[in-house]
Parts: sequence; C-alpha cells; structure tokens
Amino acid sequence: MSINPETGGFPLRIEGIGSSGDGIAHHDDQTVFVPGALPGEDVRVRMSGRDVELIHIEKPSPDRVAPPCSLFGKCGGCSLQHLSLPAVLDWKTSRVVHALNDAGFEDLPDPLRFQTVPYTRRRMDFAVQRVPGGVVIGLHQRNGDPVDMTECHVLHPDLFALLTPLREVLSSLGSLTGRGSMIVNLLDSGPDLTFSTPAQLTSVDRTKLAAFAKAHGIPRISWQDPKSGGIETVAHSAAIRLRFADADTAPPPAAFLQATKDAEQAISAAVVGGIPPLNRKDIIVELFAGCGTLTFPLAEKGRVLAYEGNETATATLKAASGGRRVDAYGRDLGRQPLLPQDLKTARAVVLDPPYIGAGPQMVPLARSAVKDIVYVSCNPGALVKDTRALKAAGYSVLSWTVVDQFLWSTEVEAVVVFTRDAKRLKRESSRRSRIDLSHSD
Ligand SMILES: C[S@@+](CC[C@H](N)C(=O)[O-])C[C@H]1O[C@@H](n2cnc3c(N)ncnc32)[C@H](O)[C@@H]1O
Repeated sequence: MSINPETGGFPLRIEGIGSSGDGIAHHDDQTVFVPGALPGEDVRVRMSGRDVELIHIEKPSPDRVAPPCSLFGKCGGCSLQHLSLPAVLDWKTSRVVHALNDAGFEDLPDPLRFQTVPYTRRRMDFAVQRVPGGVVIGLHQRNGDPVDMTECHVLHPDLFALLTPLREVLSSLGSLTGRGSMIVNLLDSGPDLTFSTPAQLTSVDRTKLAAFAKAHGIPRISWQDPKSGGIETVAHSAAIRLRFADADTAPPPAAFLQATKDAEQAISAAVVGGIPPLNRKDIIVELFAGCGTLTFPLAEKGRVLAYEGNETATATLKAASGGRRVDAYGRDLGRQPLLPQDLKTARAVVLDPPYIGAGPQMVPLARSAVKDIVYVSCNPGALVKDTRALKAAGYSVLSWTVVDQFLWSTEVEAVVVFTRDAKRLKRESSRRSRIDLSHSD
C-alpha cells in the first residue's frame, strides 16, 4: 500500500546526530536513528521493525545542503554530505567536547579548529571486485558489494585519475578471481599501490602490473598475500619518499598516513605547539610513532625517543633518524607499556594511539612524573577511556585542536594538550584573557 509522505508514517523531531551520521529521535521511550535527518528537523518516517526510512522533511534544518556527490548514500563513504561543512565541523567539535566532559574535563578553553578541503585525500582503502565484464573499485561496505567509484569529492585527483586504468589492468589479472582489496597512498614520490587478490599472482599478472607501473609513473606496486599477510614488491622503479619536517622517509607498502597533507600539518603544528619550552637536549617520549609524522617535527624541539609497534614502520623511522635527535624503538605498547621509571627523564610525552586507544599504556603514563602530555585522538570513545586516568592523576586541559580530515564522514581527530604544571596553566589562562580583552575593545 502506498503512503502519503506528508501525512503518513510517524512524525519525529530530530534531536542530534549519532556516531554513524544518522539523525537521533525518540519515540515511545525508544531511541530511533533516522538516516538522512538532521538536528532540529521535523520529519516523518516509516518504521518497519528496526528499519527506519525518512519519507518527508516537514521543517528542514538551515544547515541542510544538497549533497555534492551523485554517489552520496550509496558508496559507503561520506555520511554527512547533506550537512554544510561548517555545521559538520561544529558537530565534530561537539563530539570532542562530549568526550572530554565524559572523561571529567569541564570548563574547556576554546579550541582551535581545522577542516581539510575537498579533493585532498591521499590514502584510501578500496575493495576491488570482479564483476561480469570488468572490475568494480569502490569502498568496503559493511553489507554488500562495493559500488563503483565513478565520482569522488574527497579523493586527490592524482589518485582518482588512476581508477579508470586500474579497472582495466585489474580486470586482466588471473589472480583477481572474486573480491580483493587495494590500499592507495599518495607519497611525495607518487602513488604507492598495495593489492591483495584471492589467488596468488601469476607471472603474467606480475608482468602486467610492472607494465602498468611503468606506463603510469608509479614508483612501487606491492601485493599482499591474503592468507599470510606477507607483502612482496611486484614493481619498484624509483625511490619511495615522504618528507616529515627535514627528514626524507621511505614508508613501507600500505603504511599509515594521516589522510590529507594539510591535516597532517595541522596535527603536527598542534602537537609541536603543545610542547612546553625545552632545551634541545630535553627528552620528549613519543608513543605510537608510525613512520615519523610527528617524530621529525618534534625533534626540532628536543631529543625524541620514539616507540612504535609495527616492525616495518619502526625500520622506516630508524632508517630516517640517523644524524637527527631521534632514537627509534620497536615495542608493543599494549603488551609492554612504558612504566613510570621508563619515563623518568621525559620532559613531555606525545601519544597518537590507534583507533582502539592506548589501553594499558595509560595507567603507567598517568602514574609517571611527566607534567605535559599531548594526546592525538582519532576516536572520541577511546579519548574518554584513555584520559580518565589523566583526570584522576590531576591533569587539566591546557588547549585542544579539532581536526576534520575525513571530510563529510563522522570521523574526527583531536590534539589535546594536558598539563599538571600549575604555572603553565596560569600563563595560558592569562594569555587567553588578554586576547579576550583585546577582542572586547
Ligand atoms: C594513529 S597511528 C599514528 C602514527 C603516527 N603518529 C602518524 O601520525 O603517522 C597509530 C600507530 O600506532 C601503532 N600501534 C598500534 N598498536 C600498537 C601497539 N600495541 N604498540 C605500539 N604501536 C602500536 C601503529 O602501527 C601506528 O603506527
């Protein structure tokens, strides 16, 4: 039976946005998630079991905009293209505020905020799927097949331009028998591709990939065995290069990168700016250092002892640290966290943990004598869990920066500077009140 959208279904008032980008409302004491609805909107929805469908917007939000991409809602990527970018940043900021409040930090200073621009994403993890007559390259979907990425408003144009020729070469590979995957990183040396295919690469496949690399000026193509996880190089024609501050690094295939170059610089500036004044010999301990995104900028302030769990990333760090004030160590900080005595000489600690957070590292860190800690978060949920220990140990938030580098997604990064140095806190608060006074003139 058809339904009149203007009178049918249930009326709901949308109160907020959930962590996956759906509108949140309440109906009969139940929380209802309404895909596509925005806070403040009056909508009508059709509900069937747990499925909720937005059928009419009676009062649209002033922040509602037309989604720029024709694949919005289909490709499994952006979930907030119907919200203006300034409103997206406000919502992401509120996620970090809630996280810090939940961890016990109230009365926060105003944050600095950074939002990346479209067409700058330099890392993407694709699903590649053989279909009748060719190959689809799209995002991994929670349920279902990838949708071919024929348009994208976040991906860097140099990477987007590769998708058409990639479809062609991938469809000619004998080893792509069903669904595989492909991580594409845009380094200073050019695109760096890492594939995985269900079957082993044949020698014909290797020849085709090497020819593809040559034709498109791709310095390296690698293949990852889906069973063992081992990665081998298929084509390597030029040096791999990615610069952090004054250091040229050579990241391994599929290396972690901050999603956009400008956001990397914003995060790096917030981290370095969060370090108190130091002598160049003073020690900064950096945890979860990756290939050195923050390590080398930090080395301009002091001597950095950088810890990282991934073997190839640690090797990259070690190779680039020669002649600099950087000592790189391989260490699984989940199994073997640094203890308070390991942090005795540290003047400041910087940590940039993975999505799940720093886990067992937090309690010994909070028990150490370190006064200044800069925490880089990519997950507000982990930020809450991790920083409760800092609140209990007497730290306050000195400053914080919100970084929106996954445009139109629900992801948000934050750099939070914690201190228990009362003088530093006082100096910062008088600096802020001077700025307030000068603005009120
Ligand atoms: C969010 S990334 C940050 C990397 C780096 N700071 C950057 O900005 O490029 C998190 C890093 O933590 C590392 N990591 C994850 N689990 C770890 C563990 N248990 N011990 C040490 N490092 C770990 C990952 O390999 C990754 O390099």
